[in-house]
Amino acid sequence: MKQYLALCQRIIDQGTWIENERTGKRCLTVINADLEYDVGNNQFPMITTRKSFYKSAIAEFLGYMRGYDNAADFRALGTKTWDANANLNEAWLNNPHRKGEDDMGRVYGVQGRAWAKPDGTTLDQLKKIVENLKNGIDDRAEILTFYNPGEFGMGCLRPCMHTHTFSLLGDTLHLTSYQRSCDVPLGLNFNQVQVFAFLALMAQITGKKAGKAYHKIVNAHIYEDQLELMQEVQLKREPFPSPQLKINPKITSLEDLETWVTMDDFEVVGYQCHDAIKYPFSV
Ligand SMILES: Nc1nc(=O)c2c([nH]1)NC[C@@H]1CN(c3ccc(C(=O)N[C@@H](CCC(=O)O)C(=O)O)cc3)CN21
Ligand SMILES: O=c1ccn([C@H]2C[C@H](O)[C@@H](COP(=O)(O)O)O2)c(=O)[nH]1
Repeated sequence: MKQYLALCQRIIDQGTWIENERTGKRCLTVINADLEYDVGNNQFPMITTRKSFYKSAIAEFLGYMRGYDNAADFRALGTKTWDANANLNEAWLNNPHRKGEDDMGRVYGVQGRAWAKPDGTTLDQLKKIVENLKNGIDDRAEILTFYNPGEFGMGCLRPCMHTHTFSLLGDTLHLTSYQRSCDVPLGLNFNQVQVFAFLALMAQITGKKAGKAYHKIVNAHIYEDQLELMQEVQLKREPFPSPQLKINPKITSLEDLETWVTMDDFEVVGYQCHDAIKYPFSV
């Protein structure tokens, strides 16, 4: 939690104002942030200086692991995070590849589970990683990437947290996640939870011990209309100790994650937090 607040403070102290054409807003921006989460000791990085909503974050990531491409499927899992990007983004609404209401196009999970190969077949990146790790194999390229520049024009948004690399040291599994762009007040709350939960879930379904998750961010920003709330409200609060994430131990395979898992299989224990803060969301 301290590393999150330190990053917010660094953006305020050292950030540069950058115009963002897509949203029409200015962002106070720094380049390069390294965050680290202790998944092995279950130090769940849920933000405590405001009320956070971990279930939407996990639902969103589970949707990626399932290869979803439709905001309605995400809603059914328990998150509305894709509604705006699927249905309100002007450029996407006019894109001939959009298949209708709620379609997100070839983003995130589609690339992760069904990367289009030149021969017309698809490649399941996640399945290969799970199979290798289960068999104790780390080929030094256990990489899941959602970043497919050739298909950016076929999706509503380029992926932000775009690449996840797993590493096995003995029977301990580590994760390094890369993010190109980060809305620190809103998106990072979710992304921290997602990186942590992804490693915890992958360790559980491959029978490994969870180790550390390393979260590497390039462009970390606060939108101009979020700054006052961050500076005058959130940063004036004292953090509480980290809670713990409990995952149903009956989840033991990728198939379990694809078929019956719901948000009821996740629980947070010991979460103490300050009041909610409603940060503006930019589309
Ligand atoms: N500008 C922007 N920031 C983002 O963080 C972001 C995007 N766009 N577009 C794609 C996804 C969608 N994500 C989102 C979308 C909404 C919330 C949000 O509204 N969070 C609220 C309430 C969450 C809830 O009620 O479940 C929050 O207070 O955290 C967070 C992340 C992260 N991403
Ligand atoms: O997981 C996510 C997804 C999105 N974001 C934020 C980062 C930016 O503020 C916008 C995306 O805009 P781009 O112009 O494509 O960079 O969404 C996030 O923080 N986390």
